[in-house]
Amino acid sequence: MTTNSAVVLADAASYAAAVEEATRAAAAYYATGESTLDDDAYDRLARGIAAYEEEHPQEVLAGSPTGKVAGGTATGDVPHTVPMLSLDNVFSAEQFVTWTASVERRIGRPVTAWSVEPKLDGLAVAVRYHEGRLQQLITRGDGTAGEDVSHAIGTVLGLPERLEDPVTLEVRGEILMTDEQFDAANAARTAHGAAPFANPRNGAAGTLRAKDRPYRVEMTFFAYGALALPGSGGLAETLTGLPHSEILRYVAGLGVHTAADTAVAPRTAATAEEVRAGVEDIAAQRATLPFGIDGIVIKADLAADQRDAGTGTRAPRWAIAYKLPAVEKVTRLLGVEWNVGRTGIIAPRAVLEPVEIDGSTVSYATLHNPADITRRDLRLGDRVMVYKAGDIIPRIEAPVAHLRTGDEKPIEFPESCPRCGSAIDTGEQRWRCTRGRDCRLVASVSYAAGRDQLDIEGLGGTRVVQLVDAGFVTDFADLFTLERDQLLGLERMGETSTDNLLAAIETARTRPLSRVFCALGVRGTGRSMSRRIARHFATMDRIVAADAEALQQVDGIGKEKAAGVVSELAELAPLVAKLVAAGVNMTEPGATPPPEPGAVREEEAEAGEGAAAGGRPEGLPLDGMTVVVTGAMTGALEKLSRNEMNELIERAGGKSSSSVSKRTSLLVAGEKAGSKRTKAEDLGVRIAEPAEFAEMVGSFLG
Ligand SMILES: NC(=O)c1ccc[n+]([C@@H]2O[C@H](COP(=O)([O-])OP(=O)(O)OC[C@H]3O[C@@H](n4cnc5c(N)ncnc54)[C@H](O)[C@@H]3O)[C@@H](O)[C@H]2O)c1
Ligand SMILES: [Zn+2]
Repeated sequence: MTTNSAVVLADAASYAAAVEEATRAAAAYYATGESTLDDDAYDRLARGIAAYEEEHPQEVLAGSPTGKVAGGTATGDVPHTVPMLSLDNVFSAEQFVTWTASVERRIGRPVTAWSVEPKLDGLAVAVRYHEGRLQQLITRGDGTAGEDVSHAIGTVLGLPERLEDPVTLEVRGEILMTDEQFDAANAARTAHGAAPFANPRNGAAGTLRAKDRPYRVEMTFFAYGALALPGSGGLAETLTGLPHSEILRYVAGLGVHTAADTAVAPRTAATAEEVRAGVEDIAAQRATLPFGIDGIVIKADLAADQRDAGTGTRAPRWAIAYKLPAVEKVTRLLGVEWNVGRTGIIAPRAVLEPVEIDGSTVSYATLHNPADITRRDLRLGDRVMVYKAGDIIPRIEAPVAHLRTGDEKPIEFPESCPRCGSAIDTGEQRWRCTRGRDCRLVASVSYAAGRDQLDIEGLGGTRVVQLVDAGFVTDFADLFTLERDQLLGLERMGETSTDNLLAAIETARTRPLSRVFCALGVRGTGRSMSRRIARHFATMDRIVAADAEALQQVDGIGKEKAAGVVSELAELAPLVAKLVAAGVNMTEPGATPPPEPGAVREEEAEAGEGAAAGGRPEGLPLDGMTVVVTGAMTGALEKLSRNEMNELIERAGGKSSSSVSKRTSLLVAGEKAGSKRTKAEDLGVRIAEPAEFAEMVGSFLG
């Protein structure tokens, strides 16, 4: 678990630097929530500091955060009647077992009952009620004295101004922002030109201290304790004697909010087994809770057990925080992709600098809709707080605005549908391609007709839109059964253009299998992969019949991709059948199919030892060669696109590649060849001019 690793400090200088950095971060964290470190980074630093101090006890600096509430950085001038402490941590079931054993050793008997409750991820506050009236709100501060933040009264849900009973007591608990309150807070802030909060905890920290803001931001209080104050009278004795669980019930009865009404309500457990079940249940709920938790707090429930366990300077000995792995990390927003869904919804997706969160690498995050980007004032290059828990889709909480450098760039929104090029309906929060469900159809037909696929001249984007809108085409196989009259009926389609288009479609019927296969648009099978597949299997029948294992015989297809291709092809079976029925070519010229498993094919038996492994006939001019093309082609090759050059190379038995390396056998270098030529020269790779190459592959050119 990453949460458990520490920064390794090699010497006194790096120790001192670490203390300084941690102190600076903690001061910012507790004051405004604007630390430069995420919690995971801070915790690793703090653990590194503690480890160094353990090894070098005589070098401990006075300013060290170790063993201090709030790392020693928070202050206050309102004394606490009873110290307001932090909690010690465990990170695993084993550490927890060790901890319980130490508590039970200390008290000399088994703990009677445990309370298992969520560790709410906000800020601790003490709330003083006098004769039932809410009087004062105080932060934890350094544990002995906190800051008066009573100005926040009225903005915190869960803290009634008046209790059900006119009692005098101090309620302790956590102030946080729910996800909903966090979103509302950031909307209010950005609307007022203020930078958004990076995450709900920072939002709560910043808001609790802020005065005189032109907007109101709401937070929520959860009580997890109560104690007597001077003037509590008989209540004092009751509160010191009640089990923790009863105290929670009591304050809830007074009208103060607790976690009792949430999916992670506090529970009591009598056995280690029950504690574990409670921990697991709360951890499992984490991803779907409407507020943040960063662990589970386990407390000895009975007052007598607590008293006997005692209290340390930083934390009580009768309670522990079972920390869950960090689910938030700071990383960089590199870009925004715009994807079009099945119904034409155009959804932005954040491309992130990959970051490890909760055991997985996160490279993308959801952004919902364009308004969401604007509302949260996200910019390219921003450092962002990314949240990922359980199976949920990672999301960006907000930019970490105080880490901006000024080099961040605005995010550009698309002006037309990124898939089919049609107009975008921006009337709703979620943008939509005006073609709706037909968007995919327009895009897939345009793709199939494209130069590197079926190469149907005269069938550009607007023509495809016309055909789709007229209902003549529901997939690209329908192109092959278009009638002359249908085309003539379309706007701006004269006799000549109609006949030209029909002729182009006729030609498309005879394209090699590699082109037809590519036109299907199977994910991960672009031009060169399609050529490899077509050459390997030679016929569409064989491709369609291939299982994942057979597909993996093709260069560049791994297990995962093979499975994807198989399942997509299964879905495409009706389209393939339609193409076959329309008389579209389904074979790859010059390719011979692989041998059936177990069978020795005749030609191979005849050819004997020398037969190429893939069943490829011998004696092709580029056999075994890897060829790269660069620069402008001339002479016989002038008209060929790069894709057509690559097809030519593969027809002639070679392998096409786009980059020059030691493995390159030949570079075809045309005019204006640049860095590839230089590299080939450096590596001593053979170089051929277009004319020379045309001669080498002469018979395959036609
Ligand atoms: N990012 C930074 O720069 C930075 C700096 C300093 C501290 N931190 C983070 O703060 C944490 C340490 O801070 P800490 O000492 O304030 O507290 P803590 O979060 O480790 O645990 C103690 C606190 O838990 C809270 N709590 C929540 N639910 C509770 C419950 N049911 N019962 C009792 N207490 C409950 C209380 O506020 C209590 O004070 C670390 O995890 C660290 O990552 C981050
Ligand atoms: Zn579209």
